Amino acid sequence: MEVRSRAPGKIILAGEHAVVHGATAVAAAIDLYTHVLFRLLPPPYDSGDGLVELELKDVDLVFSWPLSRLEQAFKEITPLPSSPRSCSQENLEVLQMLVGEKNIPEARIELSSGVYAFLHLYTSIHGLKPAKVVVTSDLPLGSGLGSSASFCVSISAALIALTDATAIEKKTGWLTFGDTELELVNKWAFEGEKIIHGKPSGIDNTVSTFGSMIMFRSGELTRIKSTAPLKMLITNTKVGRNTKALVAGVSERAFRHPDAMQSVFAAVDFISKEMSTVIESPASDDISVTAKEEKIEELMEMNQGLLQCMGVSHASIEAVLRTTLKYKLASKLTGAGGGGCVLTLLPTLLCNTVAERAIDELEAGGFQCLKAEVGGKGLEISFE
Ligand SMILES: Nc1ncnc2c1ncn2[C@@H]1O[C@H](COP(=O)(O)OP(=O)(O)OP(=O)(O)O)[C@@H](O)[C@H]1O
Ligand SMILES: C[C@@](O)(CCO)CC(=O)[O-]
Ligand SMILES: [Mg+2]
Repeated sequence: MEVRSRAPGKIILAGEHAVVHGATAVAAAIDLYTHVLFRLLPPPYDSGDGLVELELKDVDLVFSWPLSRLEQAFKEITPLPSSPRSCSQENLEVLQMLVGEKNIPEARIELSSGVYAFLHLYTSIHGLKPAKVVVTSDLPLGSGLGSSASFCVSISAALIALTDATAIEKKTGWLTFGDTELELVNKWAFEGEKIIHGKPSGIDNTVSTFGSMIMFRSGELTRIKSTAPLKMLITNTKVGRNTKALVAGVSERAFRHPDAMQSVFAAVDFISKEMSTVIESPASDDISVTAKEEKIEELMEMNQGLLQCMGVSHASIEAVLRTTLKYKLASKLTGAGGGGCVLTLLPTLLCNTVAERAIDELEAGGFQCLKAEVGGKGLEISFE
């Protein structure tokens, strides 16, 4: 039995970090995906041991665990695909031991948390069955484009697709789950994100699961629809960072300065709400489209200023902002910051040569520019 899944990455147009503290944020899926191939293998014929194998193609690593090792390490494994559950502290310690035995080089140790998330999802959904899972991604890892969420969503979806918890008709081509299955996948993916991020808001896994553009607050999503296409340039500073550490840093700052930081989060809440109103406002001609884009640009700049207040900007992000500003383009970091990716709005009437000159200058500075379609598809699966 075999299934494939793909789940998109995302950009956050407004509200990252503040959303962890209850503010509204606006996010959209992008057309860069994490792909998973999941094959359930038949149980071994003899009394020999089967394996669970995980191949992470992007980082050129393959892990495998004999089922007997997993059975011995966990006190109890009761697969319950329909009941998403958190990883207990006790099981997290077991995961740390199992992954620790694989001797991941120190320089790549941040990959461990993704492997913990995989093992938690696998054993909770399928228990002890031999299987092979292969993961590849179009997304740069750990760069603010939601690689961890699309990893968790695509893995959860592939695992769920081969259980009785779904009643999907196995037609040809890429298929979408029904709402009940999407909700279930989203909940499992959130449990995976908790292992990778510590304290996620759930926005990244939600937009990766459901796609499109969403306004998100305290676990609730509202779909929004742009009345004019939004063209965004994504610049990867290539400065590595870790979302868990950045989220924890903002919480520590909020603990030290509760009143000031609550005001910052409240200001972001207004920015995100206004951003979604502007995105949905009618724009039928060049004048109204330009007015709308100017408002979005101003809101992006205001949000960037508040992200600086939260302490999550970075010299590399500031360098991208200075370059794009030379071309009168507005930018903000996207995702957790601290390096990673920067978003720049490319206005509809911007002449191509200006955009090209800005991209050339960014790339000459060692940054990597990506163009992505915004607000597209969410999770899909295929049985072919
Ligand atoms: N394709 C993949 N292969 C292996 N591990 C992955 C993959 N995608 C994500 N991960 C895991 O997710 C981690 C990166 O997650 P992190 O939350 O720090 O960054 P991000 O999700 O790309 O950015 P953001 O959370 O700001 O959107 C990696 O270190 C790894 O553990
Ligand atoms: C930084 C953050 O707000 C977004 C990361 O893409 C964290 C989260 O919401 O889980
Ligand atoms: Mg992440």
